[in-house]
Amino acid sequence: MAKPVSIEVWNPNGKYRVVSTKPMPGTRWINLLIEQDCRVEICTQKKTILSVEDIIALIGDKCDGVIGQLTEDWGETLFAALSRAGGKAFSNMAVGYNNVDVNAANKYGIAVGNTPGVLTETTAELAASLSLAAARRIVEADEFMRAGLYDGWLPNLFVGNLLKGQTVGVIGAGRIGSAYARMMVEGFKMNLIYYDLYQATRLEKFVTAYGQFLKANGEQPVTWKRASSMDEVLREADVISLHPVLDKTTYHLINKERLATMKKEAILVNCSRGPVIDEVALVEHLKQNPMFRVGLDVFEDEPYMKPGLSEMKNAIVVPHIASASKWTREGMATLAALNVLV
Ligand SMILES: NC(=O)c1ccc[n+]([C@@H]2O[C@H](COP(=O)([O-])OP(=O)(O)OC[C@H]3O[C@@H](n4cnc5c(N)ncnc54)[C@H](O)[C@@H]3O)[C@@H](O)[C@H]2O)c1
Ligand SMILES: O=C(O)[C@H](O)CO
Repeated sequence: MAKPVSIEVWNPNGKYRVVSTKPMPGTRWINLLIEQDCRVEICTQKKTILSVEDIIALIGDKCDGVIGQLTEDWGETLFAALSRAGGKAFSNMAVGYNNVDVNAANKYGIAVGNTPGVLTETTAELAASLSLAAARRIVEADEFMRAGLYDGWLPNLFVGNLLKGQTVGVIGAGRIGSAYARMMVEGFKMNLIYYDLYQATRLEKFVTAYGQFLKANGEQPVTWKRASSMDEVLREADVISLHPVLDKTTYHLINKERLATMKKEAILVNCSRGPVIDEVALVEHLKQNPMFRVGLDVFEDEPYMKPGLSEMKNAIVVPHIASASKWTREGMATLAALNVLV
């Protein structure tokens, strides 16, 4: 049995007991729960990733709903425990829910919620930031300055890629993929090629209208193409950003063979889920192709990186912060609370 976990309690006499496995930003989410007569218990344990046993201890004998995190394994064991405690709702504070076994939740009659929409632009902005940072070698250049190595302007110093007029490829043109595509097309006048199981009609209309606007102003119009396969995107694009859900169809979508089809100087960005890329194959590809660059927010075995990745100068790595803006994180917490209330 896990040791008792430390908690902070709000509204101790509330009728319904709602547990949040982590403190979340802002107070709006707490107030919403209190207004609906909930006793709110927040786990304050100094341990980033809670185990299934820790969460069972938090659920206890009576629990009406839980707000959990993407680092937790919400499968049969936890839904059974929540059901035994009388629980009716589980809310994942994330849009991605690959850590949640929805069939197990259904089996126990527990409703599952996630937090889409409020993180779309924030996540797309990080993907755009990684694209720019990789194209212009910002992290390498910053390290160079701080190491005191700069001794004057040189024609060949940190030469990178110009984005204007190049092709941006998006794999998974849903909410975030489409928002990222719009930023890159409108902001940097890139042409778009995308692959998704469904047609991104609004995105296509946007690029068409923007192309017409540019043409009317005497500029080269931007173009779009819906690729018939993912491989077409990999072959043709200069910057490729991954935004699909993680499921069986997208696991190791980017593997050794597919990396080999990409341009030698391409940029690959991943703000979806780590296992979409075979990270071992990626490290090898980065070693063999020093002009190929990546920007990664997510990793196959989070929080770890595969051996060799942290030494690669052509990789920019950040710790799963794509949705980390104040507005968005408070919005995610608010949505997460609303999910357990409905
Ligand atoms: N790094 C982060 O912090 C962060 C933040 C937000 C979301 N995410 C990840 O991004 C994902 C996408 O979020 P969203 O809100 O845009 O979701 P969404 O459902 O709007 O978009 C996902 C898209 O992927 C497409 N897709 C599914 N399978 C595919 C396949 N095999 N090939 C190509 N496309 C496929 C879907 O058709 C859909 O258009 C989430 O599931 C989550 O895992 C990560
Ligand atoms: O899926 C999500 O929402 C992210 O990974 C965290 O914001």
